[in-house]
Amino acid sequence: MNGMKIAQIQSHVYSDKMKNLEQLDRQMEELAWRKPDLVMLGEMFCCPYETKLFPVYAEPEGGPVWRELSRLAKGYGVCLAAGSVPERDGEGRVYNTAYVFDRAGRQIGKHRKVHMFDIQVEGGQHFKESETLTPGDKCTVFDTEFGKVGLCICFDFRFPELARKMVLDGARLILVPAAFNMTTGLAHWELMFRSRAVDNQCFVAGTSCARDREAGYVAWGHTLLVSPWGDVIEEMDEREGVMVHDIDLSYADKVRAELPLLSARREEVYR
Ligand SMILES: NC(=O)CCC(=O)C(=O)O
Repeated sequence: MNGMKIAQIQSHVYSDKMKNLEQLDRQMEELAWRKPDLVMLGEMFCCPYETKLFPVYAEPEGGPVWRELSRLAKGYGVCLAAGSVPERDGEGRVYNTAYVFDRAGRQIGKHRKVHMFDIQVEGGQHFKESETLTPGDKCTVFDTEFGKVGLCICFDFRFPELARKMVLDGARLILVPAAFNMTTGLAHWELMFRSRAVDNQCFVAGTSCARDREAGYVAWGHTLLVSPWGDVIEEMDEREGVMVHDIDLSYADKVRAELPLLSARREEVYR
């Protein structure tokens, strides 16, 4: 199936983990009449984005948050790309992990953020995910009823090699739960999404949490959806909200046929 209706929810993050899930249940109920096929959330949508809190909020795969997300996907009969959450493994390591569930509530995708967001911009944003998080080591593309979909988390999308690999592995849509900030948001957010979309001739969906000026980390917001031609289909502002769009993934095939960038690559020259 090439056609799909994608809903992106830009929500407020409460410090009460369960309150975020209750909010999500309400949002999905309100969305139900629009019949989305896929609902997507932002990075760390149920944990304030602070390094010291990741281990506190972390749960294993299959834990209470995971079970509730699976239940919501099944209950509303949608594919749920559930932003990202802190995940604890059996050895006590914590990851920034994105889970995706199908309409039956089965996990069909999982990505552990590969590139740690460790930056220090003079007079601007400082952050060090690696203080408490362990990086994943895989490029993620998974099968869905809409074909192959790529998945990575925020800072991962700054690395063109990762997006290129997802596309060479068959992705026509890349999902990016994210949370840019007030230093890099205006400068790079839209530019990055449009660049990845144009280079890879695929749809890209970047979903952020809403801006909260009281939070330790102030998110840029601006959830957006970009076409394989590089057009911004829609971009939100910084406030809470939802956007819903019908997209046809075969448009990526059309753009790739008309402007054959992927097939015209000269790997032997780049090596
Ligand atoms: N949560 C993140 O990975 C933030 C990435 C970011 O803001 C950037 O500029 O890159």
